[in-house]
Amino acid sequence: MSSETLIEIKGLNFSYGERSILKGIDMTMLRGKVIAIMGGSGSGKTTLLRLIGGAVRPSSGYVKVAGKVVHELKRDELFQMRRKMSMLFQFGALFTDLSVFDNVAFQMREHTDLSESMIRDLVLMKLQAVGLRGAHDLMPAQLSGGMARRVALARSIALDPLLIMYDEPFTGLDPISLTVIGNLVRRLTDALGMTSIVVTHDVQESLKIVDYVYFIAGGVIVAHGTPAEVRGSVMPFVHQFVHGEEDGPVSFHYPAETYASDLKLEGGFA
Ligand SMILES: Nc1ncnc2c1ncn2[C@@H]1O[C@H](COP(=O)(O)OP(=O)(O)OP(=O)(O)O)[C@@H](O)[C@H]1O
Repeated sequence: MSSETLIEIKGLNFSYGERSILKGIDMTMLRGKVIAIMGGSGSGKTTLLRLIGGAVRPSSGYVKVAGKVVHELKRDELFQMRRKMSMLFQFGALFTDLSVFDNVAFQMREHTDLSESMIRDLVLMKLQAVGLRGAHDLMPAQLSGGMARRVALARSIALDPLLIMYDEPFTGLDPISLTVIGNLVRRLTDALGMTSIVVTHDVQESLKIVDYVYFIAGGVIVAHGTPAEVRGSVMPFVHQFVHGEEDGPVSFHYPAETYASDLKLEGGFA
């Protein structure tokens, strides 16, 4: 089971209008694994998650999830597949007017016919898994940032997904909460036999918990490997990331006109 492929991506191309974002991406992600996707700002990481979730269509190539080509699914099939995927954004966006309990129960009530007593048991189980069973009566405003992130995590596993995609799960957390969230991602993936994809800039934290890393730059995969391979890599790009250097193959600057021409210093003054 654990060496089964959950996601297969082949020759994936994607453009926003004329602007090519992903250029021939190939990836294989196995069940039960935690995979990190790293790359500079604007390199197309979030776009890749949206392609996996079927929110946008590739220009060519495909994403297969559990053996099915996502962009070929009919509307109701896509809907069903999305139920098996969870997408967790930076701030988790809890419903502010619902308690912790009701936030986690929300999708169970929406999408299943489970009785309230069954839902209660399941919600408490999910909250127990993130260490917050005791906080079930609190409102989101009463939670710390790290706790809110854990409730969002409990909510994202409410329907026992096959896949969770985390977009920048570590952003804005203090070092302790960051380790807590990282360890939870690992433990939940193992305990529930899910696959987790983590888009992150936090190299050090993610190398501690992931099985495999892909680096994206300029719309292509420029490096990939296990955390040990990544740490030992002498590739300038990987080195820049692992050692947090500001400039290198990944440029600090968004492509721009020369400064001089932007400031109209070229070609004389009118
Ligand atoms: N709806 C859109 N229409 C046009 N261009 C878009 C749209 N969404 C994103 N882009 C562009 O596509 C590129 C890739 O964006 P994406 O959000 O996938 O990058 P990212 O790697 O997740 O970046 P970051 O790490 O900064 O979040 C960016 O240059 C962005 O400006």
